[in-house]
Amino acid sequence: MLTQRKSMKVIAITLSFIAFLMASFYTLFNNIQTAQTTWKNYIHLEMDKSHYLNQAIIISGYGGFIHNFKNAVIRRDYSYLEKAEPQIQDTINALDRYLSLTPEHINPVLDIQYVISEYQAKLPVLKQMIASGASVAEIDKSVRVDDTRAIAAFREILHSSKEHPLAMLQKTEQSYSSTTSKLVVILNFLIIVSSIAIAFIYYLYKKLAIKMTERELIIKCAPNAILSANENGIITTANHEAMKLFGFNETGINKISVDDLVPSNVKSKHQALRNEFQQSDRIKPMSQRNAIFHGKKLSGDLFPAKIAIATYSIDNKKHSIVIINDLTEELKHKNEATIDPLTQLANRRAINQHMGQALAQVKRHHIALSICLFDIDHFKSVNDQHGHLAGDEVLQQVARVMQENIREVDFIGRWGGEEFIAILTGTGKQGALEFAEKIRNEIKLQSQTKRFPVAITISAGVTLCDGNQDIKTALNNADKALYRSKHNGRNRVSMV
Ligand SMILES: Nc1nc2c(ncn2[C@@H]2O[C@H](COP(=O)(O)OP(=O)(O)OP(=O)(O)O)[C@@H](O)[C@H]2O)c(=O)[nH]1
Repeated sequence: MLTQRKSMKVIAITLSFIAFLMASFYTLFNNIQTAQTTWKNYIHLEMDKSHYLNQAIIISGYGGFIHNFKNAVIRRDYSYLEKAEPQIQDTINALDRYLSLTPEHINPVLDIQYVISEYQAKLPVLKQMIASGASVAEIDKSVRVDDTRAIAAFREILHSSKEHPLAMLQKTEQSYSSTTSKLVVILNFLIIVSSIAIAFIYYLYKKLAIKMTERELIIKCAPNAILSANENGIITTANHEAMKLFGFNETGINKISVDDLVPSNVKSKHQALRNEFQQSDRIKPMSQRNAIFHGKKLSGDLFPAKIAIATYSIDNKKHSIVIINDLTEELKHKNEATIDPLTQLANRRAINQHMGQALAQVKRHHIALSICLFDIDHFKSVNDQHGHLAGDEVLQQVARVMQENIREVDFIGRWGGEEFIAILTGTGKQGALEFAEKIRNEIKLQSQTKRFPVAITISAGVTLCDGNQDIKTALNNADKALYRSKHNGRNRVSMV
């Protein structure tokens, strides 16, 4: 659980880091796009500026208004002035537009415009002098304009127009190369972090795969039957032992409900309990402690079982794991160790065990406890005259009569041979005598019916135990009482 939480933390940090790198990458990419747009706008601006400047140079220069103005002077020809007049206005307009794009060039532009306006001002004079027939020298003297200022201004503009794009290019190149190196660093980081993340995820995947395989093998090899069921109680997986125990086949398990695996009389109760159990968020295994439940095979056969259940949630859906321990063999061995096979009563080992517990109870709770020892009279002659099988039958019938006449709290067993014992918890002297007498009488009466192969009698010895006695003393006393009955003629009850 701890490793899982740690892994989640590492994955979260790695993903955050990748997200951060991606965000940086995105920001840089945006910067590049902005720089591209800026550069594009700049180029357009420079092209416009260059266009208006060239226009101004062309309209004013060779073939332009100065050329026509000078021709009008030299040739004293009117027609040149008709061309020069609109060209002056066009030059002024081109310079205005250029100035709107490059306000920093106001001084040289104003210088040029000043010179052009001088030409403009001289036009009426030139017209008049040509009309009056003045000589070329006279006209030239009157309309001459000094171009020096305009020429210097043009030079200044052309020079700075070349310098500015160069500086801009340099700046852009620097910004591009710094962005590119940042991008390379981030890209490298991204590759490294992604590689680490992939390696880590692969490591987790491998660990998970090992764990899954381990768990799969544990479930597969477990000596217990293990089932898993979904929120509706439908079985989703079953290990080999479960298949064998319940008689499932590989294909049909996902049609079987766990409610089908309990005895029919508790099916609805089981369903309700299962729903209740699944409502709560219990993820710890829950076992039924000492209680013995019964499971039902697909064949309908019941078997004693110990069951443990655990529930867990995935995507808000409750699933459960059921572990079933088949107790058939265990109980069989337990029975064999404590039950007398002929009479099906408790054997000597179980009697001693019960006796120990009963004496401890007497000591702790100060209650009465009586022991009755029964012995069939002249049993040897039953065997001798009617055979051992008849003797066995007599023993079985005596056991039945005793079983039919005891209370739930009483305990009976076959002490050995033709001797039986009854341990009566909470029964005092009088009660024990009455009980022994009742058994003696019942056996005598019933043995005279067809249920017994031969009529018999029994003798009994009764003793009252106190909490300070050990098993041996208590049994000795019962034996003494029994001896007294035998000694006094059999078919009777005595007390010590
Ligand atoms: N058929 C059969 N006989 C048994 C079994 N266990 C012991 N016996 C016989 O029970 C007889 C007991 O005989 P005894 O101890 O002499 O006692 P008894 O003949 O009953 O005489 P009393 O007890 O003195 O009345 C023996 O013959 C044993 O072989 C048994 O499981 N089956």
